[in-house]
Amino acid sequence: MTPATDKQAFHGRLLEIGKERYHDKHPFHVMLHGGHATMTQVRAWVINRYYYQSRIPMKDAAFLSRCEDPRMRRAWRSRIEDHDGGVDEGGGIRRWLRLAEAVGLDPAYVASTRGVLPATRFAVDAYVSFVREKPLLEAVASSLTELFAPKIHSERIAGLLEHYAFADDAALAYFRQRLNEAPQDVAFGLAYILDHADTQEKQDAAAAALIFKTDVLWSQLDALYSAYVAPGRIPPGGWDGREGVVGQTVSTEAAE
Ligand SMILES: O=C(O)c1cc(C(=O)O)c2c(n1)C(=O)C(=O)c1cc(C(=O)O)[nH]c1-2
Repeated sequence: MTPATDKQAFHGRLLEIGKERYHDKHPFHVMLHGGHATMTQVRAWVINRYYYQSRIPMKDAAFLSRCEDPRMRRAWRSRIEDHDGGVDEGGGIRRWLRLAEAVGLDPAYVASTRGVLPATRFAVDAYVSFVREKPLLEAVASSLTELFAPKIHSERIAGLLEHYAFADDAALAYFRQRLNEAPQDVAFGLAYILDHADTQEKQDAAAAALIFKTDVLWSQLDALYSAYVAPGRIPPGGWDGREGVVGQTVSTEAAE
């Protein structure tokens, strides 16, 4: 086997992991993108997903703190800027809070992370620890779920626009912006992995890291489904469906 075909086969193996395990197939996403989630379920998703958003730049800062190669740090640091933005404006976190407002939530409540499900915290914190502790190759590989993110972001924009009154360009700005940002991040990460995973052992470790990350994403949706869809058992500390809801400005309440 030539090195080139080996790389190609490995690339195929990574894509196959996404096909089988990415969270676009999770029943919660199917409900959300198909307009079948109630506003309470949409809000629960916004509240919990905020926790993921809030930890992404911390995860990337942990990554940078371990990087000895300045070229790699230069390529990676834009991820933090993408999410945190400037001092006064911009950034994914603030765009996510605009979505929170649009669905009728107090952004200060969402940013407090009160009401985030325990399992969401465990899954997201496990991702941050993974990136902080594992070999760099595995840390990079764990970000490669972003190979599959542009498709889910496009589906989400189309689905939410079609089915929910709150959805407009301002509310969905987060996802549109990710469509610009993610491809360059993932191009770098993928090239790095294809170059550096040059033994079977390293390829196996990178594939396992990608599987771990799909588990991180899937688990968050399992937690949401269990708490807010079926059986609808909200664990202690989980959002009660009322706190942080501001007014009744969202006309899609009819969905409930
Ligand atoms: O909406 C999604 O389904 C989704 C998934 C993922 C992902 O695959 O990890 C990310 C994002 N969005 C995202 O917006 C984002 O900024 C992001 C950063 C990362 C990462 O691992 O560094 N994943 C993701």
